[in-house]
Amino acid sequence: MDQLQPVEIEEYIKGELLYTIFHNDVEHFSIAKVKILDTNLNYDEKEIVIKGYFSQLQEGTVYRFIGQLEKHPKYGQQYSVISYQTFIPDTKEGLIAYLASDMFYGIGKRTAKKVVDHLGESAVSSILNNPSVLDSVPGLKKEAANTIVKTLQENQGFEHVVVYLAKYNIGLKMAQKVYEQYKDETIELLEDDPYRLVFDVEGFGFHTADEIAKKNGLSLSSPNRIGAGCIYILQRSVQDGHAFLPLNQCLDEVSALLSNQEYVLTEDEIKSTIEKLNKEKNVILYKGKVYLPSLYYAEDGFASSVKRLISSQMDEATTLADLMKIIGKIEEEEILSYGKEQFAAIEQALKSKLMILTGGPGTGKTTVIKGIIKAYAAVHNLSVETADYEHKKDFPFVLAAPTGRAAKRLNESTGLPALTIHRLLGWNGSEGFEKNEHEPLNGKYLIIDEFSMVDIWLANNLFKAIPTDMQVLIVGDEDQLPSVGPGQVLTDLLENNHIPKVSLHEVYRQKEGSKIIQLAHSIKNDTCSVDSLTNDKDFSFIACREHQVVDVITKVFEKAMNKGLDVRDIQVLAPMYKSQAGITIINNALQALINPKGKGKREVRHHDTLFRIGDKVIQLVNQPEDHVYNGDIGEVVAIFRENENTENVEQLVVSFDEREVVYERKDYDNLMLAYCISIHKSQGSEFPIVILPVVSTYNRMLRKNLLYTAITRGQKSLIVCGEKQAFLRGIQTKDTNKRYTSLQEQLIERLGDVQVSSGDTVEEEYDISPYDFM
Ligand SMILES: Nc1ncnc2c1ncn2[C@@H]1O[C@H](COP(=O)(O)OP(=O)(O)OP(=O)(O)O)[C@@H](O)[C@H]1O
Repeated sequence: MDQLQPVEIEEYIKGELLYTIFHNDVEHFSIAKVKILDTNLNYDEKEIVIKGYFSQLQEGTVYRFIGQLEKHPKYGQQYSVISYQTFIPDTKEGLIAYLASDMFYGIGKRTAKKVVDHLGESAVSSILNNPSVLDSVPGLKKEAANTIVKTLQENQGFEHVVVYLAKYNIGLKMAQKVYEQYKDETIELLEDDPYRLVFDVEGFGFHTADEIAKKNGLSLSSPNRIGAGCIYILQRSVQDGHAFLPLNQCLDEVSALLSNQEYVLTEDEIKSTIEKLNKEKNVILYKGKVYLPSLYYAEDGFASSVKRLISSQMDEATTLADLMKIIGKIEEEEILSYGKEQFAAIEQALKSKLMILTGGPGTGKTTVIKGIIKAYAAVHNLSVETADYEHKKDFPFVLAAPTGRAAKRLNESTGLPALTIHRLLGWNGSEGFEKNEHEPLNGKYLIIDEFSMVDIWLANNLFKAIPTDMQVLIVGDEDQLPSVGPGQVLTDLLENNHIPKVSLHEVYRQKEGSKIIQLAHSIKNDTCSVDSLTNDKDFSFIACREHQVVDVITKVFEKAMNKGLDVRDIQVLAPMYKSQAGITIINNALQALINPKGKGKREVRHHDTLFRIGDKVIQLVNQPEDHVYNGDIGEVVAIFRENENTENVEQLVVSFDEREVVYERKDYDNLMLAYCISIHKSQGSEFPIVILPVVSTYNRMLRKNLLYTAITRGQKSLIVCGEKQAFLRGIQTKDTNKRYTSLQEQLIERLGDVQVSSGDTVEEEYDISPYDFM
């Protein structure tokens, strides 16, 4: 017997808008109180709070809202609106009252009656279909007719778009974006060429455009469809870190996306569309590679900046003898003796416009950075005390890193001011960067740490803003995970022979007996075996299965709490969110243990997450206006109810170090519990104690660079829990997902004939010690 399909009945509320509780002009997000006139919901109250993205809501107007009931833990039922329409009265009296309402400026009852008497109960749809019907209304002034048409179009235009897109499961927020772009032409455009939205509206997906096109009977072979398919395939490749796709791969992927059993797209059709897109500058086709323009120009711009920097003239070089003396003096002050590689790094940095310093943990990168700063200051007769500079901008050393925590670490280890790269460049969100080639950075010596995290877009913007007379030191570890964004800038730079680089290999921290460092280097050098996993004072491996991971981690925390340790010093890192040993489950278990529900302890629920005062949380996106960036970790310090602040909205306050940031409900998506965070999010940060679960369920994710990144986050102690075999398999698995980038070629093209002004790349052995000159 055939099963009966459930019939979906659309739930609605017809109601009069009483008053707006909150409205955000930028996002068009509103919360309002509505008097219910009619509904098919199982809801007995006479009024309800609605929320959603609206262009404009008029008090006193009746709307028909479609959405769903949500239960707010404190405020009870609220209606989250997916789509809405002004309710146009269907009686003559109602219609007259509607047209005579405040919404229609200057239209009184008499004029409204004239219109309704002449055009009948369907007056509104008649006017919207053909505004000239108003010309036939006896005695209606032109000005009044214009007001009626304009008001109806303004209100109904957006609502039509909302209703139209809701059929394709597109919510109010995207509908707003689409409407802002095309206004009254939106529906026409959606019906004639929905693929244009893939180009014009950020975040509008190809599949939605395809669905709209199919419903409207548009041809599967239209060039617009093929073009949008190409853009979609390139956008998808960027998410995998590629800067371009080889033409053949692009053809294959577009064909697989667009062809089906009835319709097969030929290679020539796709190729000629790509050529057309290239002519229109919607993609760049260059030497058999297909790029999104922003990536082509980022690689091109970055390579040009590198050439500009390294081919510019250096100041008169200091003699080796003078440098030896200077470094010798620094060694005395620092009470250490630089190793050969370290010495070479300081010397090379001083005589290079651009140099790369690489090395694993504990090889002395920070020690060398401090040495370079002191030596540069001595050679140029400068002070390294910020207090000696009246204007902050005159301070000669500029230090930056890709994340807030990495910048903080750089500041703590050098004692000098350090910023995030975004902050250094004055990023204002949609307006872009304040600093650029026309408004360059101030300072003489720039140091960028954790460069492996910098993607090609940011690298281009950063290098554009570097003035030609500035010297630059790039610091990084190429074995860490690559940048989240596209490109592999550090790896590509290291491949180029014209760019001076020094790699530190000797491990100094190991001498202090650190097992974490030993383990890191054995992974880096592919010598790690089961013997490397024996317990030591700063390392332990707790064997357990996937279903025991949460239990083991909670036990470790319990023990730490009993010992009086600060649990904020312990960070759990895991590779994935789902699974019995995933981030979500670990977070919930640790929240229940460390920060349980308590009498009077406020909490708010957001989807499946409960945020409670005292919770450790992580910021998931850059929010430059509040100086809080992706990966910053903070603590929920307050939760305010609607009636407790002047904005009349619920607020959650998070403290990030000394800075407090206020979040409203629409921003809660930017936060997540952070007792356990992903290894990707931990890049650039270090924590006193790291707990790392590794089980075979993570297999898909377990790679050498991922595990290397995770274990090098631990400063004092590392606890790995799980399966040794899964760990060993993981560190033997190299990341074979090759990123397509053409930066190396771009650099060779430009630097092939460049005379690097500093001299050669350092590769020779240094047998001289500073003491030879003292
Ligand atoms: N030449 C040296 N002589 C003695 N000790 C050194 C020397 N170089 C570095 N060290 C010591 O080794 C330890 C690690 O050095 P440093 O912090 O500079 O390394 P790093 O590469 O920046 O490490 P990480 O990447 O883990 O932060 C420090 O305690 C430092 O004082």
